[in-house]
Amino acid sequence: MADGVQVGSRVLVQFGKKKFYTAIVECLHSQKPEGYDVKPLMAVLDSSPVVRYPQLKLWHWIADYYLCAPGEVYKAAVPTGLKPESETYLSLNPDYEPDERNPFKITERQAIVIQFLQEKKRMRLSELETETKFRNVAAIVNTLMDAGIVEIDEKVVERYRPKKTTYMRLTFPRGDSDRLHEAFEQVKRSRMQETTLIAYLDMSGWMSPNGELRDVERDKLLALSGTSPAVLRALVEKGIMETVKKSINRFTAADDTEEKINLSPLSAAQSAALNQITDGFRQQPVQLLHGVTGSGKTEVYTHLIARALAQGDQVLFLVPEISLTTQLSDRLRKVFGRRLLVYHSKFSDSERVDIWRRLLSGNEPLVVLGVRSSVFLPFARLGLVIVDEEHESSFKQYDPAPRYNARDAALVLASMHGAKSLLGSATPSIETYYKATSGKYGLVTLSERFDGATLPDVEIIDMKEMRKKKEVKGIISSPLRRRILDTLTDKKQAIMFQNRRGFAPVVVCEQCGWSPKCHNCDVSLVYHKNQGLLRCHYCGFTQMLPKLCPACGLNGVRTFGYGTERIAEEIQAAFPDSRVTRMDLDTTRNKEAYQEIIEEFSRHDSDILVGTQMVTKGLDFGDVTTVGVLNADTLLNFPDFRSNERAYNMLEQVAGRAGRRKQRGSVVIQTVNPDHEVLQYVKSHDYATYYHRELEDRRKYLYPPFTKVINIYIKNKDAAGCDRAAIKLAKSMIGVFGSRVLGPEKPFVSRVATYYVQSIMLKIEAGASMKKVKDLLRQITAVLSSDPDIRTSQLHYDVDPV
Ligand SMILES: Nc1ncnc2c1ncn2[C@@H]1O[C@H](COP(=O)(O)OP(=O)(O)OP(=O)(O)O)[C@@H](O)[C@H]1O
Ligand SMILES: [Zn+2]
Repeated sequence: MADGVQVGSRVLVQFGKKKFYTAIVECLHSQKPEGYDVKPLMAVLDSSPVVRYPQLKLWHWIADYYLCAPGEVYKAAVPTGLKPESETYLSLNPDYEPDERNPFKITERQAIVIQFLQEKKRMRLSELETETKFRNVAAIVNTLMDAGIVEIDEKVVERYRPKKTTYMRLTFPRGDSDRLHEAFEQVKRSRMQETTLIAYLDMSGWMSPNGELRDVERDKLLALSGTSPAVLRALVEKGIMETVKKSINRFTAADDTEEKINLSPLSAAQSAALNQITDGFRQQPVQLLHGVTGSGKTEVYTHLIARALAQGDQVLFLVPEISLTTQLSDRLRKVFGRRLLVYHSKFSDSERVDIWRRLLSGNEPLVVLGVRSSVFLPFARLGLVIVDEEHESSFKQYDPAPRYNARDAALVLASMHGAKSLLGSATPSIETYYKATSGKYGLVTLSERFDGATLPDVEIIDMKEMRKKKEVKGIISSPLRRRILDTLTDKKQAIMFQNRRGFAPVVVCEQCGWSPKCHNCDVSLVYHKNQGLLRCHYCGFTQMLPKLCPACGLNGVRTFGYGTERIAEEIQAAFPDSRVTRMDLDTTRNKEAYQEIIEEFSRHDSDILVGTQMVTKGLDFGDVTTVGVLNADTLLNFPDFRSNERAYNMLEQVAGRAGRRKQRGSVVIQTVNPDHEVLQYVKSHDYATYYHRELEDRRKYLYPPFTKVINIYIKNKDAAGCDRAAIKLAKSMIGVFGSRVLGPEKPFVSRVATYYVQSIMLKIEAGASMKKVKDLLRQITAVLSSDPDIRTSQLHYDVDPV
């Protein structure tokens, strides 16, 4: 195989008796590895690489920086469709029809595999191996996958089928002028057939022998030659033409539509910002655009993207949430048409493979709009990276490894390509703003909203006062109720934010105090009324809401507290004539659901949108004049150094959804802590004061940006083993790092999915060599690895936790 093996191509390797995995060739060398047996390759799956060199470099950076295995990065980076494994389910592509004229010739072994799949519909690769007894069944399957005959079966994801289009072509090669002559003889008596033949010759490029010969789409041929399908059939019957079905990539489908770049003109402030950014790029490859909510950052990005594309560059546009890709892709598609690709996890695997292959196949200028996993795509000439809402914690992957921050990985990727990066936010993260004000990044500010809109008025409601005065019904205070009423009377829209999904987060028996807990986690179950279920938000465990208390047997089980489901219900009851929509994890299980909710609300087919943090981010609805925060307190009291930052970001962002056009918006925040400093900053939209206060606290208590934090988690099914392992590890760490080590301690949720958890925090002064720190950490765990408590525990690192 030596000739066929290339860096970046996939190979198949067998582990154990029945398991095979796809791997990527990283380098070619002739040093025999020491310490383990070398396995032979079973097959080389690609004749050209599926991974570009800079991707491998990025994977290594991520593995190294976030302290995980390169294989974990590979797993996250490459779509499943490119990684056949023994556990993968396969099925026949239902569009596949055996066809003699199919250029793909089927071997006997391939036919056997196809037959099995025809019978069984759906099989694991390992089952196929057992049944067929072919040693190289994976390689055979791979050739069938390449030919589009077999595909990975995903019951869980909605299906995407590549579109099939019918093309026409002549049955003989271009050089054969005798045959062409004969063909004209054959059609002499039918004008329509003759016209069609001539139209074909023209459209296919047949007449310019040095140019490319193209198959012609059947529909286009029909349209342009003005003939009927019967005429085409006659040509096929005479053996002059033949049809070919090609599954065309969804994106090349629109290939013929002309380019349309229509940019909105920028306001004076926006143009100044744009110039400052492009000038800034000359000194400093990373720029921060700090623009208040509704200042039109997206328009500035759009202009920058257009410039990059015009230079022939590719662009990565990262956003934190799928809900944002929905709205932005509409806006960007109008400008960039087919140059826009969208990439996220709610796409099926074949759609993701499509995009991957499109990027792999060339280096045309494109803009990829996506969530964090799009940093892994095979960009060829990346010229610009934009990270919108750069402060968002959802850029950080929490579980499983790689626990990477896509914002930071994107910056590294950009620098590997020599590309420029723009971070944008109305509420920049403390770390980013610190870098921007200390010269590491350029800083550009947009301090006004577009088109004279003003920042909304914020009213803070003291719920204790309100309750005393009996001004609260359910969870809605009178001032909030009045605001919503005014909004509805004005025919405007409102957004209600509650950072909790489900119906009621607290379930208790009034008779005996019993409260349902998750069997696998140390958390209470949340009541979801729609399904009548109690649900764990950590591991997904569910049980029915018991009618009688399982502890005392009495009829005392009651539900308390408010999740989005209950709030939507209460709002609907309070405003019976309004149309209420809910957007949270429960109502957006698939891609269509997001789109439907956002489009419905955009069209003003709904008046009030109730949702979790999903509704706080970057969405732009022109008719929203009112935003209500039903309970700010869960945000304000979080036992964590980022508590204030998170609360400020969320509140300022959700407030920013109000009044984005002519009419001034208003925001009502309900709380029992009306004097909380964060609420004061939000009220005055005062980022600067918030930032300086927060930065001083971070300096005083040694938190980022003045230190680098690594959290180490120890997990074990046995509580005592977990404690012992944590203590041993902490001791060894203290021996090396001294007082930089905090803990071990039980995290907020100390048992998750049947594992007990302990955590240790390591804080390293900014500027110290993190490489050395990580080497020391690896050494410590290597020394401890023979200890039984450590060995039975899982350790994982969370570098730069958010
Ligand atoms: N130059 C422009 N021409 C036309 N419309 C504009 C222009 N700039 C901004 N807008 C409009 O103003 C609204 C707000 O702009 P945009 O959504 O880009 O704000 P943003 O800065 O991204 O806000 P946020 O941080 O809240 O997401 C949008 O509807 C946008 O289309
Ligand atoms: Zn659980």
